Amino acid sequence: MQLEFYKYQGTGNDFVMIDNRSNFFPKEDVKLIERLCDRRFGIGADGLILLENDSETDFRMVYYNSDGNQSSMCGNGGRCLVAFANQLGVIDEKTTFIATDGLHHASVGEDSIISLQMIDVDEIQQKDSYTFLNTGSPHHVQIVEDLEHYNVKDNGAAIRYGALYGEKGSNVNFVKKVDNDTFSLRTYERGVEDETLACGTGATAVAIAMNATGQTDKTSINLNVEGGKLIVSFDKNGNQFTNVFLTGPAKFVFKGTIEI
Ligand SMILES: N[C@@H](CCC[C@H](N)C(=O)O)C(=O)O
Repeated sequence: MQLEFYKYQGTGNDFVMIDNRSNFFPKEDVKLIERLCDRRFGIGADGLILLENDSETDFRMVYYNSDGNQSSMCGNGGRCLVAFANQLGVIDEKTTFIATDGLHHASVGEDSIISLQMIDVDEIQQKDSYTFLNTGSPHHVQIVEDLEHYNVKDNGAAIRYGALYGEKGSNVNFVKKVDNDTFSLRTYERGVEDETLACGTGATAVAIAMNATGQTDKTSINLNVEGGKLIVSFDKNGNQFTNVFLTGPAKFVFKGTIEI
């Protein structure tokens, strides 16, 4: 069977997109999804996303990591799916869709800039050397020396598989403060089991964590990721973060068919 796919990337976090409104895709086939995401034996991507019909919103997002398993929210994937829905003519400039962590509002701007509302955050664990919070996916956030030369893969894996997070694990973000408005980060992603060029829920977690721990008093924060630049903005009331928006480019790369 020939499978039609679209490839998108958001600041270098890349995804295979499939229009599954007719419900044809074998959703439980972990090996197939892993092969489609494989950079040598398949299309190559950090994850795969199905766009499905939903009776109450514009569409449903179903997200899989490149290991073939369905997972929690993907911020960059959500932004890319909004661009895909716009390309398919499913939505115009504004949308509301459903994902695993609930409803998301989003808008399509000029030059493929997509702004996506993320979940509210009110539980933040602050420890001496790190912060942990859930922005739709779980994130460990840690400031490190010499981020440019930091071994993200080995240190990220040690934390992801270590005693702190048990079997479920966590995504792991290493951070450097550039100035009061800007932070750089590199992320080890659970389910990819490697560093990716960007992580949207990770960038969101870093922005909120940096504000919550007093590294900045800003509520609109620039994030330098390996694949480009993102902006995270929010309203803050005590330890409650609402109206959280993740904004950045989401670009169509190519479409094709693959034998499955
Ligand atoms: N790349 C994503 C995060 C995807 C989910 C993550 N790998 C997990 O399983 O927790 C993003 O942009 O947020």
